[in-house]
Amino acid sequence: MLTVLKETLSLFDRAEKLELALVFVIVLTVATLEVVGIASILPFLTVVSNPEMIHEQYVLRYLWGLLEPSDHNSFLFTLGLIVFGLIILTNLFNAVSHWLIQRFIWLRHHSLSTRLLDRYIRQRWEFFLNRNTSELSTNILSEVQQFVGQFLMAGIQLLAQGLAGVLIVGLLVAIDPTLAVIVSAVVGGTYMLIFVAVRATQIKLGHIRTSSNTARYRHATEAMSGMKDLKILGLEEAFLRKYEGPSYRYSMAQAKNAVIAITPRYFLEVLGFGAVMLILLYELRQQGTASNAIPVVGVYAFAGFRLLPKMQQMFYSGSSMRFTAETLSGLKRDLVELQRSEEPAPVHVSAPIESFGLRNVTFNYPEMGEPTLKNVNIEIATLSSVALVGPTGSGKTTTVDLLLGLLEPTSGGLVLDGNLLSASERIGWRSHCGYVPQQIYLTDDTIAGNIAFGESADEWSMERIKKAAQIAQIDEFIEQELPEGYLTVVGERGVRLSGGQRQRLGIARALYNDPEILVFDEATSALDNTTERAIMDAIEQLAGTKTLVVIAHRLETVRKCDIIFVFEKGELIDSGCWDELLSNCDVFRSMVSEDSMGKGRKPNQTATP
Ligand SMILES: Nc1ncnc2c1ncn2[C@@H]1O[C@H](COP(=O)(O)OP(=O)(O)OP(=O)(O)O)[C@@H](O)[C@H]1O
Repeated sequence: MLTVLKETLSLFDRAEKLELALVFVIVLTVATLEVVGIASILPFLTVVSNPEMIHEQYVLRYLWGLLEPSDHNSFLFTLGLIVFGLIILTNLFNAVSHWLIQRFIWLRHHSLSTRLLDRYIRQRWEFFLNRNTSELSTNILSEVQQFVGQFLMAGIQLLAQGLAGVLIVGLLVAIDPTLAVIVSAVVGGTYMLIFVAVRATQIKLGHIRTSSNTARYRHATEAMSGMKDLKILGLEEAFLRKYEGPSYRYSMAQAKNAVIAITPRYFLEVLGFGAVMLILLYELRQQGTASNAIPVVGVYAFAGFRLLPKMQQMFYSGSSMRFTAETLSGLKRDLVELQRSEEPAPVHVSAPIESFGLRNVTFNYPEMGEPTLKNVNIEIATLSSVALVGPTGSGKTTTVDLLLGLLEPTSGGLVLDGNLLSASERIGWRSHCGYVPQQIYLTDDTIAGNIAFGESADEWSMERIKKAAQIAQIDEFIEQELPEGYLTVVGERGVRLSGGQRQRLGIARALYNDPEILVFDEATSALDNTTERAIMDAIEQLAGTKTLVVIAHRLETVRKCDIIFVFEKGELIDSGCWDELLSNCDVFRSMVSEDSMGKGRKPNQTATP
């Protein structure tokens, strides 16, 4: 229990811990008020059933002296008003505490999910190579909700009900210790027995809930993002079946847990009724007359009326916490432990004056035995255009990711004008780089918003957007063919763009921040030859104004590059201009001859350039 509390507190910052303390104080006040409310019934019922007791009992005698009533009835009326007032106050505090608890819970939903997203996006690039991205989304959107809505809420309820329960039992002990001990032992014992009996089942159900929740999110995401392949291959049924399994297990786990959590209520209602009967008989025997027995039985009945739902709620809360306990460990792992693997804060570095590149770089992907890159040395002169070529899997993309400062070399490093960059400088270096991937990711936003990626309408510069579009040679299309020009919505719900148009938009996006270095990672490989040529023309226009780094499968597209680096099996085996390599490098020569025989060629498609 203490570990759970410690782990939960580790997720909160100082202000949140203070807020939780305030919630605790309010909960304690409500519990105390509730017990005072219950206790106040005793003198009231005593006066109703046996007015003589006013002058015999100390509390009643004191109250009589304090209130100085004219007769018994007005004393009874005043007592009634006090009890009534206490009940109103208790309920008022209950409402306030409800608001404070709900506010605390849902603001934690906000802060924890935001912090989790923050934690994820600050991880090193290697982190994203190993984790399933739909699992990360599930954690942010669903697991945090389960944690606050079920685990945390249940924890606070358990505390609130537990405190009130302990105080009520304390009151009953003060009235009649033997009876209180018997009743608490029977009722509490029943709950404890059931709680222990269902432990293993609930832990198992909780595990099923977590794993099936992640799986159903993953299958839904995969179906939506691979819709084209799914349709063409006719995989509707197969995907549906994949989703159905975890979805069914998730729902059944929820249903079974809900039933387990509510089951003791049925026992306890029967038990509660039996207990009141027993108390009545016991008190009748003890007190002799019904009028003497009524006050105690009344308090017990009222206390039971308050206590039994609390016991049930405590059981329910305990069950919920157990069922969703895995969300706590998952969140702690990602929120607290991932802090250590965050990227360092960027440190600004100036753009290279002469050159940048890799020095003696060896790189191992995590958990891969063999290094992917072995002792690579690359120097790229500023404003030159270079290409990385080589068979598939030879290490071109890995090299580019190292050049972009995304991956951290296992040994060796990124060099800028001859100086080795530190980890923080490597992050700062990225601001000089623009990147155009093979698949351009379009957000559900306007053309302008997609070019000024990440900036909102009041931040972006239309002048820079238009300039970037012009260099990428897509300005005419945007202005003349799109219904609302730069403000036309593209992406999921917007205008569809051809492959070539998407790539140009990607180039415009990369150009928007006016980086000194532009990297094209197979940016034209998915296009037909005509479109590819047109895009390559646009890229070549940039030669001499930007440093260009191009990965291309079709060698013809990089013929004009100043230097071509040839990779094979993770090693840089040669470099030089097209003609030099053609006469000196066997591997390059055979690649060129394969290329010209059409192996790397694709049929002409009808995409718009
Ligand atoms: N995330 C990863 N985890 C482990 N190994 C990886 C990962 N990404 C790439 N590799 C391995 O590293 C090697 C080089 O891959 P890389 O993508 O750099 O090659 P490439 O030359 O760009 O290939 P292609 O032309 O097919 O894109 C390959 O053997 C690949 O299997």
